[in-house]
Amino acid sequence: MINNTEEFDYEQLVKATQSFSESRLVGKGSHGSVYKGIFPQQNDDLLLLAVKRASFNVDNINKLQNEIRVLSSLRNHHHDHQNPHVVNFLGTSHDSGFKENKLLVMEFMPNGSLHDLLHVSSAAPPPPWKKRVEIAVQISRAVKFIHESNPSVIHRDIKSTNILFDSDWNPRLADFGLAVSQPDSLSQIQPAGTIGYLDPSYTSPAKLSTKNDVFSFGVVLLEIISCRKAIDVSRAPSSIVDWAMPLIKEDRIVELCDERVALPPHMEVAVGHILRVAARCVSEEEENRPEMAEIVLMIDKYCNFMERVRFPIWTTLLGMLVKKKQRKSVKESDVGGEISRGKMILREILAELH
Ligand SMILES: Nc1ncnc2c1ncn2[C@@H]1O[C@H](COP(=O)(O)OP(=O)(O)OP(=O)(O)O)[C@@H](O)[C@H]1O
Repeated sequence: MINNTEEFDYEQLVKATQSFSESRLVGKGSHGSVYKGIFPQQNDDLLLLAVKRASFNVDNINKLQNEIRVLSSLRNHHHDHQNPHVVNFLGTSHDSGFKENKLLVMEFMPNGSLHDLLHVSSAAPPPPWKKRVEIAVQISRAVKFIHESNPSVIHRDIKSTNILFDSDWNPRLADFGLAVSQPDSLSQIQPAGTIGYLDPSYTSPAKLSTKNDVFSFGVVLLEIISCRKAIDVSRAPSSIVDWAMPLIKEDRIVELCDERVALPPHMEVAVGHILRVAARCVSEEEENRPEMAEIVLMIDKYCNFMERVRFPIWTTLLGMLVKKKQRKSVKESDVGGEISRGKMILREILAELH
């Protein structure tokens, strides 16, 4: 065991992936390939692994080492009672002395990526609005978690292909190949990321900050709600940000929503709110973008509030009105009191949000 993670025997991983066979290849990334590994455990259960191997060149091997270092530092800050919505790091291959034999072992995510869910029609039916809000909340928590870890981690490649679903269909932030943790010699790290998600103001090493991730997260929020790709050359404007910003400013919320799934009227306020948060995240000026902690508060609190208030207050009201009819003895002021309590909570929360 190293840093609470397991060291896997290299030969066992070779066996688990059938010698990195094509049939076990899950996908190829810019610096390596991921294979599905089937690993027998002592209790006869089978553990499904995702085993990442660098493509053979020094640069790619260094990127994999970096990913291992970052994931292992995050794992040390991960409290068991919380799900940080970061891909579960399980360990590495035992150090054989050959750098190129270094493997990254993660929990296997069997349900594909957010990109597949949104854009590949054969993958699954388009997600309902409640699920989209949940994904937004959970990923915002993941990004806050990495930013607030010690050392703080900046992901630099937040995008829908790097958000994977676990066996319970919970989203997890993955692919820390470009991630930077704060004690790194920041001045030497050249800007990197993916076009469409990349913060336009991140133009030099000195501009590296958590706000770069906030921008990319804002693009993902727009993508979740609209189901438009970050860049779609078949449309004008091709950039999701350029398309969405004027519509959000004019409050044309319904036009921004994925039309394949009808937006229930009770979700309109929550979705409009998420879109306004997204607009702040993709502001051109970095200082206008909120920090992730604020974003989590804004999305989480508001969306929880919608869940809590929509039912309790109105069901209470309904219940009271029914009782009133039955007993004809409920005083008007009781119902009025309940309504004004509901209005007061709503006012308090809205005041905090604006
Ligand atoms: N833990 C995992 N479980 C299942 N599949 C995974 C896991 N991690 C990565 N993958 C899949 O493996 C493939 C390669 O992933 P990787 O993170 O190396 O690169 P990428 O995100 O596709 O590309 P890039 O590195 O260019 O951003 C992708 O299809 C990804 O969805």
